Amino acid sequence: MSALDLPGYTHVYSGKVRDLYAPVGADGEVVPDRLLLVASNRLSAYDWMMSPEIPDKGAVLTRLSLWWFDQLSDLVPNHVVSTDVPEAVGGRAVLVRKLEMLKVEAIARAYLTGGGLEEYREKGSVSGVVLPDGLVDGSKLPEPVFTPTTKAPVGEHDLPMSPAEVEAELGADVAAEVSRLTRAILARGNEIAAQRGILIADTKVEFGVSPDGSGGLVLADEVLTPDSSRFWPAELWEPGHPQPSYDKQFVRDWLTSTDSGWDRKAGGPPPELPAHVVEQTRAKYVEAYERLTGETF
Ligand SMILES: Nc1ncnc(-c2cnn(Cc3cccc(F)c3)c2)c1Cl
Repeated sequence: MSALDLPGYTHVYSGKVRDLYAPVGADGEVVPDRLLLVASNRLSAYDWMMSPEIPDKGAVLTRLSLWWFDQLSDLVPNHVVSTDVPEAVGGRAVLVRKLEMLKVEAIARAYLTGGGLEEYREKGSVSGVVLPDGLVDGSKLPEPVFTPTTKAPVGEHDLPMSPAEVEAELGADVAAEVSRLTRAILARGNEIAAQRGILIADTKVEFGVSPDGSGGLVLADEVLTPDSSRFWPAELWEPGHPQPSYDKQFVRDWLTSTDSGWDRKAGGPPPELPAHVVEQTRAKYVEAYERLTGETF
């Protein structure tokens, strides 16, 4: 995947599905306090990059994230500066304030699944929080639990952080505030989403602080999107087994069906997605956006 050549910007970094650029001033110098976050149409599933891309995925998730930033503006300030971005990435990029990012992946869980369920099955707790007995895959937790991890280097896995490790990294006061805000963001997200037929099982947010040390925590990165969170269709929720993904289930079902001819355990890359799977997946992203925001994409 090659980065775009964006006039007035220089490519900084590419993640699996997003790219980061820095604006360049008229003098050719990088503008120090701004970044351009670009959401691609790339889709990752089963830790593989799918092909082809999903049309409009980047634009839908960008608009959804911007909507959530606005919904959450009473809880926490955010890094958004402008959506006045180069035409080549119009609608799927945001100009943001460049922050000093905290070295903690701020994850909160409202429903138990994935790595949190594994830890619960081993210890009866998750991230140091003792949970009730008898919870199963998909159980709703009494209240959202903060389950932070490290920000592992590219290609390595993020590792769970104990409360003590988070305090060592952030200090006790900032650690407590990150935990409080992350849980409040997920709780607010589910208050809104549940009314619209979507359950947000868990989410990862990122906080930063101003480089000059002024002000407090700023919500950065993306927020409450199907890429940073597990979205489940509420009407299919049934604890006791893995829940269907709101947005990725068509891809998963096709890849694990005989139609794809793919053997995930063999270790090779998945085949190209057929057009109908691409179209159905695009439709789910648009549906999630329109249900949550009440706006037409
Ligand atoms: N406001 C900010 N200030 C400083 N750094 C960041 C920052 C760095 N990395 N990321 C994650 C990421 C976002 C998009 C595309 C990627 F490739 C990676 C976010 C932000 Cl959002």
